[in-house]
Amino acid sequence: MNDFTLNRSTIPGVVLAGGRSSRMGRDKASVTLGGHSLLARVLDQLAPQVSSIAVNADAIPENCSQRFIPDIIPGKAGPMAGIHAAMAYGATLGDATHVITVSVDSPFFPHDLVDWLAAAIDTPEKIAIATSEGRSHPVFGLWPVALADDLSSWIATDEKRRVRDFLLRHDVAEVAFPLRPTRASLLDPFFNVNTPDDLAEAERWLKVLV
Ligand SMILES: Nc1nc2c(ncn2[C@@H]2O[C@H](COP(=O)(O)OP(=O)(O)OP(=O)(O)O)[C@@H](O)[C@H]2O)c(=O)[nH]1
Ligand SMILES: [Mg+2]
Repeated sequence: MNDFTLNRSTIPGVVLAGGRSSRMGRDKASVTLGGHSLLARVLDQLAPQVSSIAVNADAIPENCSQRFIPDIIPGKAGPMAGIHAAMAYGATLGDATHVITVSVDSPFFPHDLVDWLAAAIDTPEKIAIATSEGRSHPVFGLWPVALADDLSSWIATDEKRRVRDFLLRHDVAEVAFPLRPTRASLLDPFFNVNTPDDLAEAERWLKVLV
């Protein structure tokens, strides 16, 4: 039997806001939805769930007044580079075993994301990842900060750098989240805004949220 309990009061949060935003055509962090930037929305949603908050990208996003942590691995190496920066940041805090990452382009993620993921951690080495409708969303993960060096060597040697391939090497709990009721149909809370069309769809969801 495992006797490890994650200390829920010391979980730092990192918003992954790097990448190329090639499908959007401009930086997704500063794109506005209902008059607020995606970055501001995601920060508001995450702040009450974590002990401290930081924004990560390869370069500082526009109008970012939060603590900024840059990618340590250069060259827009993908989401795993952001997750690596988050782990390394968490490790510097001294009191955190795990760090939560969320994606800047998913403005409707659950208010109880961290509680649910934290409940699935029963060893210090375990990773917890969100899923919905049978699909995993590994950028929404609770990661052991002690894996920073392992992840850094994996990024240096793995050509494709797929999050899923990294997860195969570790002990992972997948946590299924329900769809969110709205005044229209059910919304996948991990709906992500990659394109201008997705942004228009997000505006429609915003109007029917309850
Ligand atoms: N720190 C960091 N985050 C990244 C990097 N690449 C992607 N991300 C983040 O990973 C998450 C998922 O990114 P995607 O939507 O798949 O890709 P994207 O690069 O933002 O956009 P596209 O160019 O349209 O694919 C988002 O939160 C991005 O901000 C990177 O090189 N560094
Ligand atoms: Mg995306």
